[in-house]
Amino acid sequence: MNKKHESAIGFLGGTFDPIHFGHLRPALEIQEALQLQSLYLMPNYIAPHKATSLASTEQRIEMVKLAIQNTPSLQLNTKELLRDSPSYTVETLALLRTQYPNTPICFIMGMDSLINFDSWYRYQDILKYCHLVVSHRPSWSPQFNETVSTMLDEHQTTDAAALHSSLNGYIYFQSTTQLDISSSQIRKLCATNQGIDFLTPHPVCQYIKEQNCYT
Ligand SMILES: Nc1ncnc2c1ncn2[C@@H]1O[C@H](COP(=O)(O)OP(=O)(O)OP(=O)(O)O)[C@@H](O)[C@H]1O
Ligand SMILES: O=C(O)c1ccc[n+]([C@@H]2O[C@H](COP(=O)([O-])O)[C@@H](O)[C@H]2O)c1
Repeated sequence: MNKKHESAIGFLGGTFDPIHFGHLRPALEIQEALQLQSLYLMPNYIAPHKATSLASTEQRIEMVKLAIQNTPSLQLNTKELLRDSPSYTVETLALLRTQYPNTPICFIMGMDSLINFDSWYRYQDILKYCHLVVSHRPSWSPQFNETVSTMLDEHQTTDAAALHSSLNGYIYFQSTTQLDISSSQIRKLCATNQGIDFLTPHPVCQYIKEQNCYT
């Protein structure tokens, strides 16, 4: 590997309303497979494309903390909470690039996010700041519109080393354990008084119950 930079770091952005094993297991597998020096879970403040979260920002953060409390390789990043405006990823990445001028940045997302990527604010600029690492997600087959297909033609790599040797510009698919879990499923189960055990770590289940986050 022709390495010119520090090893890459990863950010998994999300609303995390609530965080669940479908976020955590792929994040950990990506961190290990790509040997990322750190992997940050980065809750957004105001989700650009979603209705207001049901849990408060404080509750979403607390649930991330509880989920990763015994997993030192996953960390919380609160960068997006400092801006009182929609958490546009391109703006966050510009700030992160200033903070990490010489470190490749991998922005991690599930397949559903990539499929809709051309609806993101200034999506054309995002690869100027980072690589995209995409994990498959059950129920989301990799079928892309013309814009996303063209982006893949121009930027996709199957060489993981490229994510460390360049600061930005590649799209890489990482296979991870497929977990058909979503935050909306958890919210629905809570709303109908059904259990959520084994969908998210036990301390998160307890917290949701204690705080009545979704009932
Ligand atoms: N089960 C999963 N497998 C792989 N990636 C996932 C999974 N769940 C979420 N992700 C990815 O994690 C990121 C954050 O997801 P988010 O916080 O919106 O959770 P969600 O489960 O998709 O929420 P909701 O059901 O409310 O839409 C997105 O890029 C999403 O694609
Ligand atoms: O920048 C955008 O326009 C944009 C649009 C949709 C989603 N995102 C980001 O993508 C991540 C996953 O989003 P979500 O809605 O699936 O939780 C999270 O960090 C969002 O802030 C960003």
